[in-house]
Amino acid sequence: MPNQVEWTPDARELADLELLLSGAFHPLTGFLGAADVAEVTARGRLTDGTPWPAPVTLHLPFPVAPGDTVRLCDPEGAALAELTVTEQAETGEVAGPVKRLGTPEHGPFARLRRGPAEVRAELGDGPVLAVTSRGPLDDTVLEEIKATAVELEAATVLLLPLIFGERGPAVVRDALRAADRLRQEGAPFGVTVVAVPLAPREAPIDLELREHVAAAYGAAEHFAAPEPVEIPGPPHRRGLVLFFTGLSGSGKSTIARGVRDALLERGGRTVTYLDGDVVRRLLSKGLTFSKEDRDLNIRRIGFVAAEVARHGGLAICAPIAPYAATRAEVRAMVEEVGGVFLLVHVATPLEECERRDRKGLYAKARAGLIPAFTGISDPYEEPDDADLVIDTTDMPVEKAVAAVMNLLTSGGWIR
Ligand SMILES: Nc1ncnc2c1ncn2[C@@H]1O[C@H](COP(=O)(O)OS(=O)(=O)O)[C@@H](OP(=O)(O)O)[C@H]1O
Ligand SMILES: Nc1ncnc2c1ncn2[C@@H]1O[C@H](COP(=O)(O)OP(=O)(O)O)[C@@H](O)[C@H]1O
Repeated sequence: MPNQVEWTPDARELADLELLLSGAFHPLTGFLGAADVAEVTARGRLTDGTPWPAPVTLHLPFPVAPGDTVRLCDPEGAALAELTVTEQAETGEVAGPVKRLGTPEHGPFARLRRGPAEVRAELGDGPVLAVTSRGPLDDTVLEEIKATAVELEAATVLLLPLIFGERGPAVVRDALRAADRLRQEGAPFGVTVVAVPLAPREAPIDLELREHVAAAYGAAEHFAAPEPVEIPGPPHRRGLVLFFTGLSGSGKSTIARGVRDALLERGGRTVTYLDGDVVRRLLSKGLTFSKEDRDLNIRRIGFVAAEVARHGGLAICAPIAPYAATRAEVRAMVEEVGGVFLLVHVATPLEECERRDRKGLYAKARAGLIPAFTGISDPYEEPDDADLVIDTTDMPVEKAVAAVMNLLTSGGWIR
């Protein structure tokens, strides 16, 4: 009996899924299998010879078999599509056709994210100039667009703001403003704006994919607006997550509190301290110390910290966070919103933590009274990506705090 399971793909996969379903990735109708991925990567073609620039894949962290169906849901749990599995690679990537189940409503500008068939039917006759953009359409670019449209004798200029990630809404707003301007200036062509959730790829592939999407929307010609100029804010205004990891009793909370106090004394940045105990009492109340629950605990902390960073704040977290993959997830969450993630490994050895045994937990764990205790009967994966490593064995607290403050100052994260 084939199985049916549910899965929420990540943001990039959801964007690809929407384009597969809408027909914007024509001729693709599903996620690619290993043979197609190999051919696309090596030669820019599918195995049947059709030109296609980029692998479009879906990772599932659990095994499925050919014939199984996977119900793909958005982050809010609404069913978007059904994938019928044709194969799964050893690394987890699944291939197979997708069938629409619901209209995508997650993410901004759902109303403007219309598919090629609907848009083409509305455009009528005459050449279409499609303009894809990932940043503002300034005066110079608008003049270029107008000139190209006039030369093409375009009936329509189709502005396709490519929305993905944090910058998406601003890109759509820019396209809407550009459309208003063109209309007000009495341009000799119609202007339509359609938002397209196309996740960026490396430079040449991104451009080729944009060409394909423009063609799917019926464009006779495609104009790729120049890439936005990145002007990151000054480091002391960027969102930052200071994440301590280490064994129980290693000194995480003591150093984290010291750093928080030092930052508050200095002023200049708002600080959110996600105290481990408070997290376990409120945010993660009821969670155990199983691997699943520890991971969930860390993801929750990461989610809140990333929200703080999104708004330019500084978050300090100090959980054990024993698993490298979960710490990496938090790093990715923070970086995705434009924040900086700094990992401090409080690497005080187990012997010293156990000697301190502030809460008497190690003694209990040794006596078998606390199962799955980190370092005794549960794993701790040492980070190999720490920005700072501190062994507090023979170190006064002030010195440990100073080392972290030094890290923050040297990167310009605080002034
Ligand atoms: N089984 C087991 N393993 C490890 N730790 C345990 C366990 N049971 C309770 N405690 C107490 O919980 C604190 C660790 O919680 P965390 O939320 O930081 O852990 S984790 O990141 O979710 O692994 C930890 O506190 P700290 O000493 O502040 O690290 C312990 O006091
Ligand atoms: N340099 C140091 N940094 C942090 N803690 C230290 C240091 N030297 C000794 N300690 C002591 O080690 C213990 C660490 O406990 P705690 O900060 O609660 O660790 P954790 O949060 O990692 O479980 C405290 O009793 C603290 O006084």
